[in-house]
Amino acid sequence: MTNERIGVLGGTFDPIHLGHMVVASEVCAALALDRVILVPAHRQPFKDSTGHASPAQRIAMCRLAVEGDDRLEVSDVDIARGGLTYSVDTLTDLAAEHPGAELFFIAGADAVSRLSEWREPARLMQLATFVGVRRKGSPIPALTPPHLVVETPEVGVSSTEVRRRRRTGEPVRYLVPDPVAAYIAQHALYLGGPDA
Ligand SMILES: Nc1ncnc2c1ncn2[C@@H]1O[C@H](COP(=O)(O)OP(=O)(O)OP(=O)(O)O)[C@@H](O)[C@H]1O
Ligand SMILES: O=C(O)c1ccc[n+]([C@@H]2O[C@H](COP(=O)([O-])O)[C@@H](O)[C@H]2O)c1
Repeated sequence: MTNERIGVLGGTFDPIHLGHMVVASEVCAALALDRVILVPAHRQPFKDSTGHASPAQRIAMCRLAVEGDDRLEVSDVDIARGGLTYSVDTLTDLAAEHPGAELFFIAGADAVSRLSEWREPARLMQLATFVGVRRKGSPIPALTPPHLVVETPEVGVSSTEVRRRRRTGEPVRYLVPDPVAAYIAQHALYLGGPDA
């Protein structure tokens, strides 16, 4: 049993970018969390991710991004489970892995606004405190206590924008961590194909 306070940042991370890094770091500090676990989804139920990076490539980029920051780590629970990723399963698995820990599920305004459509929202809210963060272009809905909104610097980067830049040949440097930019270049990711 531990009294650890653990943040959980679920996402598609296709690819991970500086918006994710700032949110993880800022919420970690603001809520005095012991660590934040990034959890790449196998397949997000609301997204069609065919044609982008593979689950193995997305988790590899997350691992590169957290290297050197002891507060951040990456879990493969969702990718290892496979299928569609429901956060109720993510949190159940992480609670079993970290008995006694208090979990905080971190989500951007766009994700929070659709929370009522997620699988088993009531149970979800019992498994973790939800932490909403603002995101450019998305108003943040009110979260009922004990769920929280944490103010962080707004970083106007999205994975969609990173992928768009790759298709048009614009730079992604400084929008993603340097080792992630190198990985994207080395694996020739996001150069063509569909996007939403
Ligand atoms: N720039 C950002 N500022 C705040 N929150 C963010 C930002 N980018 C992503 N998030 C949040 O991080 C989580 C994971 O995001 P995700 O991996 O889907 O990235 P994304 O940039 O939204 O991707 P895409 O553009 O492909 O939809 C979500 O809760 C999302 O709201
Ligand atoms: O549990 C659900 O029903 C559910 C529905 C949509 C999204 N989620 C989770 O929300 C997190 C952020 O999603 P996204 O679209 O920003 O990648 C990610 O961990 C998803 O698995 C979860």
